[in-house]
Amino acid sequence: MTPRGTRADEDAEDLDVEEVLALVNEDNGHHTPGDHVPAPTPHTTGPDQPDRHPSNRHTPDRQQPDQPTSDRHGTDRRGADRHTADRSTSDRHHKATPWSEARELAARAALAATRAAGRAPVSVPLDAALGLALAAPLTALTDLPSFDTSAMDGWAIAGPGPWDVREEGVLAGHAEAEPLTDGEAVRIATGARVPPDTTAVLRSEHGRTDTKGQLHATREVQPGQDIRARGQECRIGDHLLAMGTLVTPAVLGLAAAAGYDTLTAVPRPRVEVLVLGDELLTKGLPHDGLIRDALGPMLPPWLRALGAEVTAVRRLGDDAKALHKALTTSRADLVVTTGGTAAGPVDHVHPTLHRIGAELLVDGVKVRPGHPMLLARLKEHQHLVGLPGNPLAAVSGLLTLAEPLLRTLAARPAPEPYTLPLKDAAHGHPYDTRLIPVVLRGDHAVPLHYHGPAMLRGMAAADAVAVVPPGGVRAGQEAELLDLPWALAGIEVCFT
Ligand SMILES: Nc1nc2c(c(=O)[nH]1)N[C@H]1C(S)=C(S)[C@@H](COP(=O)(O)OP(=O)(O)OC[C@H]3O[C@@H](n4cnc5c(N)ncnc54)[C@H](O)[C@@H]3O)O[C@H]1N2
Ligand code: MOO
Repeated sequence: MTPRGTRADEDAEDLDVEEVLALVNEDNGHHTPGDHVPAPTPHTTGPDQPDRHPSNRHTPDRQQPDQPTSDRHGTDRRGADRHTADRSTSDRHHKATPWSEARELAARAALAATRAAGRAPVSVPLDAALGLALAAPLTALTDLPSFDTSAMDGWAIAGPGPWDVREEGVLAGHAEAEPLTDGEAVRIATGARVPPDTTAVLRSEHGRTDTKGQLHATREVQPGQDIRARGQECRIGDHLLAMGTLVTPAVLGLAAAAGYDTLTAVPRPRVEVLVLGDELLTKGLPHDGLIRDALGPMLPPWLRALGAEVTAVRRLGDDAKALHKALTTSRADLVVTTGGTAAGPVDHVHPTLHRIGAELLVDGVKVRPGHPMLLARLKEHQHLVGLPGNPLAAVSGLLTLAEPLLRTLAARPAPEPYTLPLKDAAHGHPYDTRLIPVVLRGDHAVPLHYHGPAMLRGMAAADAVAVVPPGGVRAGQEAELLDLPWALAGIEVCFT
């Protein structure tokens, strides 16, 4: 946690947005997410609010309270990205990794872990396979259809009409019928096996029976019409889907139709969540300096949506010993910690990583919010993502480090990058990438307010996150967007 008064250099933008929030609340809170919030006269200026201070736009030399001098002058001092965990805070600022590079490093770390551990494919019942990647190609175990079948309700007919209609009623379901002879017809239902020697199916709306009971076609019937021939979709052994295909509801349907009970899939990466902080309550109202844990409820479903199996969520308080024990005994593929990433007196993540000899692959990212996030290799095939405690900063860490890492471990395809014009300007940080929640409206993305590092109000209303490069994005200008996992797929699809 952050002891009161120890962080004189806290990101000024946070205070600024909090002030706006206070003003809006006085205004009875009638603002929708896209609304413009009345501007207060802040005593501080933050990098995401320069619209209130137009002269501050694109002023890279302006002093930022949390920017080290080297960053301000754009010096790339990343150097080697592997190092142990005992560096000072200011050193960390210098070594912060650019945002896109951090994402690539996370994906590469997962690839290396996968190669090292040779994650064995698993056999998974269909009802547990949604969201997994196929670890083997899907080949047809049967012809599809597996017999000649009627595509319509009507009559199976043989030869030219008129036809004598068999008395035996309607063919439906799986019953096997006697072969038809020329000039003969039998009532048939959609999906029923057509009798041998059927030449076509005549739809019920295209046939009439005369007074003698003979069937006549009211329009021309082509041979083979409305018969789905055996093997029309595939033959036994045909390659249906490639290895690596994401198991969607449609894939489940196809697999079942093609005769599968289980699928061979890449196992979900196992993730353990360690929530740090003595100040956190798990129920009730905040009181006496204690606050509700927002990350414990948010992270497990989000991680599951990213393809993970969450094996445990443990609340460790600010206890270095407990953290040490948790890290040295965990059997997860990925440990996600929340809080404790900064250099405060009770921030135990770095010292503990140092103590256990973990290798820091990313130690700070040039992104706002969330810049103290980190990625460490605990063992050859085990990683740790340290999410900052501020809730939106934690989301930023999820999108930046956890998403590419889990996606790669789960062998899921990378989402196609896309851009949309922003409806309103989004003000960039002078040197870092900024992630801003947006809603998608028509062919525009509308930036949301309440995106201070400690706030989830904007994110909770968002469909996606806009990637705002240093310097910002003008109204109407395109920005890269990252979809939130539930925005396109829907809650049911992505969280089961
Ligand atoms: N001297 C410095 N102080 C800080 C820096 C810095 O560079 N130098 N960076 C600031 C930034 S940016 C962030 S982000 C935070 C990161 O802090 P930690 O990861 O160490 O997290 P904590 O200090 O434990 O908590 C920060 C904040 O978040 C609240 N929190 C923590 N966990 C939860 C949770 N599960 N649910 C809701 N809220 C949570 C916590 O109470 C604090 O308010 O550090 C800045 N400081
Ligand atoms: O304030 Mo911190 O930018 O990473 O949330």
